[in-house]
Amino acid sequence: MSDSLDVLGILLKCANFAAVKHSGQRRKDPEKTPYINHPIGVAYILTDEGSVRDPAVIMAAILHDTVEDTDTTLDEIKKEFGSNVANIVAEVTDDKSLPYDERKRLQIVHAPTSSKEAKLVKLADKLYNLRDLEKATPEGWSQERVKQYFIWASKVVEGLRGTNRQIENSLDEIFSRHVL
Ligand SMILES: Nc1nc2c(ncn2[C@@H]2O[C@H](COP(=O)(O)OP(=O)(O)O)[C@@H](OP(=O)(O)OP(=O)(O)O)[C@H]2O)c(=O)[nH]1
Repeated sequence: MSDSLDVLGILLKCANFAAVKHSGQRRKDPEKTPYINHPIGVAYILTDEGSVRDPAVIMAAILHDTVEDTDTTLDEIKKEFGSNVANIVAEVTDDKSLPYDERKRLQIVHAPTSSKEAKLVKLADKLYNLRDLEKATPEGWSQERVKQYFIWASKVVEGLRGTNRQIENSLDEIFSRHVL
């Protein structure tokens, strides 16, 4: 009982931390959905569709964009949530100081050698974003950019395979509609 309460407590600490850090940020959809919907949704894909039960993976999913997109540092994540979670977050964090094309290229290169935990977060992140892309075109994106995102995401996912059959099957369904 106390173990499960500890897990609940730490997951809510993560959710609260991410909500505070992402407050004011919005997704790029026409409704300008609050950004926090994304990390919570990624974590929910992992538990609900992927049957993932490793608390460190769920915590990293909730926190996965805090370092990339807010003032959060990896040291802060380590201090608040431990080095295991911080290491997963580090693996899924793009270096925003690099040019766009290089960041996107590195995701393809790094995918196959990522840890299983990071691969899980990446798979769920891609599934969430691709589902969003099927629902609406992000503000300012051309149809060509949308098309290129599907193709690029399929290349990243190639390097993440053999990690979670359910999530990979859902991704493949999407790719079958958009990637030849
Ligand atoms: N599809 C979609 N994406 C949105 C939306 N709002 C925000 N995003 C975010 O935009 C990013 C994709 O846009 P890009 O222009 O390719 O990436 P960038 O943020 O790295 O510049 C994703 O970030 P990311 O977490 O870095 O993912 P990834 O592109 O690295 O996989 C995604 O989470 C939306 O309404 N729909």
